[in-house]
Amino acid sequence: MARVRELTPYVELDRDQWRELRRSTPLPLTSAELVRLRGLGEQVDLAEVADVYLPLSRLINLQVAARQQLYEATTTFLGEDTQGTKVPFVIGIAGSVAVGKSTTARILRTLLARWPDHPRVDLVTTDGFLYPRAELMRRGIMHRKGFPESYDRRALLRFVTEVKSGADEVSAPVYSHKLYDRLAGEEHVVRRPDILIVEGLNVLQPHPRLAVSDLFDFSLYVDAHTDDIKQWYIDRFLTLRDTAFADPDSHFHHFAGLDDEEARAEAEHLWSTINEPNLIENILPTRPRATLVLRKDTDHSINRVRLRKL
Ligand SMILES: Nc1ncnc2c1ncn2[C@@H]1O[C@H](COP(=O)(O)OP(=O)(O)O)[C@@H](O)[C@H]1O
Ligand SMILES: CC(C)(COP(=O)(O)O)[C@@H](O)C(=O)NCCC(=O)O
Repeated sequence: MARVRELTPYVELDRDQWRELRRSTPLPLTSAELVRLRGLGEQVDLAEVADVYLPLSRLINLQVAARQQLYEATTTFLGEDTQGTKVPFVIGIAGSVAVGKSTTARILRTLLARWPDHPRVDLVTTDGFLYPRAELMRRGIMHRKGFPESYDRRALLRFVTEVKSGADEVSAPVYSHKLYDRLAGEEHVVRRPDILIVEGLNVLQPHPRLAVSDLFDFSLYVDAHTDDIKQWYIDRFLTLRDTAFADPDSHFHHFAGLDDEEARAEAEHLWSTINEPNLIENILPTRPRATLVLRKDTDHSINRVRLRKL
């Protein structure tokens, strides 16, 4: 008896199938540039940029043009004269702590900015929208950093709405990992980008009212096995102990003197009490909503891609 094919909005592709979809998109990046974009512990090389990120850059380039036409359909319907007005295309990037979202976001930003039709690409991380430390303390949720309730959701929604509405300048608050707090007096000003990338743990969270994810034109989920991400988190913690934490101004300076065993135990504790529960309870459940899922293997390489076609 013929098997009934299950209906699904997704298409699963392995790296070889996905690589073909690059077509003739040129590689506009050198290895020296890539090294500067790569975060702590990340392994991505130029072959992965060519195989994985160039097809993605091509897909998004096609969708930017299509999305603009869709906006024009609505303005035509409304009888508005918005000839030539471009609406920024907004991309959300979600995934666990330590999965490598920031590296993905920086590579994508660089590649997208090299297309002549959308050279202005800006990138904002949602850590700036975490409530300041004093407010987290007041609410008694310092140990819930990165959970949905630790963010000023409405400020983030307002920020993206203003950017999409074509405001000349919109400011985002800036976070410091060193201080473990929002940087007072600093802001990131976004000036009419063609594309805005919003990267953060919980950007794909739905909400009974409007959520920031409702304003995304494309979304990406960076995925890996939880055990692998845990290992990457611990390895990174050990590297940070010898680098960033060595700075006496670092919030984590007291970890700088830990030996390997103590540091590993501390990282495991942070992982199992904060980052893993957040991944399981809040982040993973948003994965089905992403337009594209990039799946990483234990060695960090991306070998499978899932695209939402419908
Ligand atoms: N305590 C820390 N001190 C300095 N940098 C940090 C610290 N924790 C994380 N980072 C850096 O912040 C960036 C974001 O980290 P994270 O939120 O875990 O997301 P991801 O690893 O998915 O990019 C990474 O480049 C990481 O190296
Ligand atoms: C700052 C973060 C919440 C990530 O913020 P994002 O930009 O993803 O919204 C996270 O990197 C973090 O510091 N979590 C706290 C727990 C820990 O230190 O591992």
